[in-house]
Amino acid sequence: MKSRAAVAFGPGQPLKIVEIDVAPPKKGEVLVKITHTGVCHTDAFTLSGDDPEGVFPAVLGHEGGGIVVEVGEGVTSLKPGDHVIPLYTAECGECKFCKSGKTNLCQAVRATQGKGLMPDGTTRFSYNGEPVYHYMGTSTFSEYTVCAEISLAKVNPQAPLDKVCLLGCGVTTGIGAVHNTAKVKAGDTVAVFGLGGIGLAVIQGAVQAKAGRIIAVDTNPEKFVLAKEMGATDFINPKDHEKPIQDVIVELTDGGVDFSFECIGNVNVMRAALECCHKGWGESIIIGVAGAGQEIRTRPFQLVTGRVWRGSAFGGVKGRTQLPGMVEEAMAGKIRLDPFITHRLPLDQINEAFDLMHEGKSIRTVIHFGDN
Ligand SMILES: NC(=O)c1ccc[n+]([C@@H]2O[C@H](COP(=O)([O-])OP(=O)(O)OC[C@H]3O[C@@H](n4cnc5c(N)ncnc54)[C@H](O)[C@@H]3O)[C@@H](O)[C@H]2O)c1
Ligand SMILES: [Zn+2]
Ligand SMILES: [Zn+2]
Repeated sequence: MKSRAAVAFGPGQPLKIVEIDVAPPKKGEVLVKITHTGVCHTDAFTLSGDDPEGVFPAVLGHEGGGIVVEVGEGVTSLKPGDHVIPLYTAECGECKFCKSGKTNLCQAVRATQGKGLMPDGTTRFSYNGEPVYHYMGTSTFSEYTVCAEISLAKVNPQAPLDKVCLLGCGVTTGIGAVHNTAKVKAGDTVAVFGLGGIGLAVIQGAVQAKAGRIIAVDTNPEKFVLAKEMGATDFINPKDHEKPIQDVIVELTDGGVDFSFECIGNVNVMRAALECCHKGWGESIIIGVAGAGQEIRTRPFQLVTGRVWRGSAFGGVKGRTQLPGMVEEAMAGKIRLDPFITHRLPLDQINEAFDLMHEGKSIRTVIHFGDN
């Protein structure tokens, strides 16, 4: 079938809106009509060419919501009409990782997903007869996409897809990192580096966890407005200080924070985020994705003296079992999605969403495929 899609033909180039061909779903696969998708920094990262897994041409996008159109052979958990959120972290329930109960990093489709292919090693997308690759197992920048059954979370059909699509990445990643990875407790002091969609979601999670002080750090002071609205208590622009930012925060907090979160993807900030943690117990969670080949560094003494470095992918959330509950929380007002949506644009204008992100003007732009 034909589908309108924003295709990334090569690194560093704007997306091109074209009509691609989408082949029917094969065994264990599902055809989904995407109604809305967010644009995340990770899409921009891959488009830039810095992502070692980036393959072109590809249909990017991983923060979507849609409706099942057709299911392939053997698909039992979904049927046409079901509302779904595509998952870039699948949940098969059967691999070593799923069975461990210790991680959300299901490996069932990981190898092919990283190559831009469906689990059988082929692609369902083509343009003028040439293959177009998938992305993160989701490819939500196409009106019709094909996902593995285990890469789809079935959600309440009453949920507004134009909002809960954000639970497909940013909001879940931030809130999940607070509860599942860090396990922030009431009264804890938290520092959040980077106040984009991810950082704001971390703030929201910290508020839910009843953190005491929530220190918001960004080089763009315009980001403090929403951070404050979300519940941050202190605001620091590193540009206002001569001293390393970790020293500023250690002084401000009588020895350091209980938890810090790096939501930028900058390895120097990752170091600062670790070193602003309290001696003996402070933990720093890396969420930001750094460029290919970059490395983190600190003096080992920082860890010897009790600080902990961790990372978090998709907030440690198991998509098929936990995301439906988070959708319910959003419907009940326990997770706020509206503040994240600063812009709405039709697919034709998706490149503007990237511009707004790079200019620091947006938190999330939600792209729509239909009229609204
Ligand atoms: N681990 C995961 O599962 C996961 C999921 C989604 C996104 N990410 C990553 O999280 C990061 C954030 O994503 P986003 O969509 O919120 O991005 P974003 O671009 O909207 O936000 C980044 C923020 O960091 C600020 N910033 C940049 N440099 C800074 C510095 N040196 N000091 C302080 N602030 C600085 C920017 O002003 C901006 O407000 C990206 O690296 C993205 O790839 C990771
Ligand atoms: Zn993302
Ligand atoms: Zn698995």
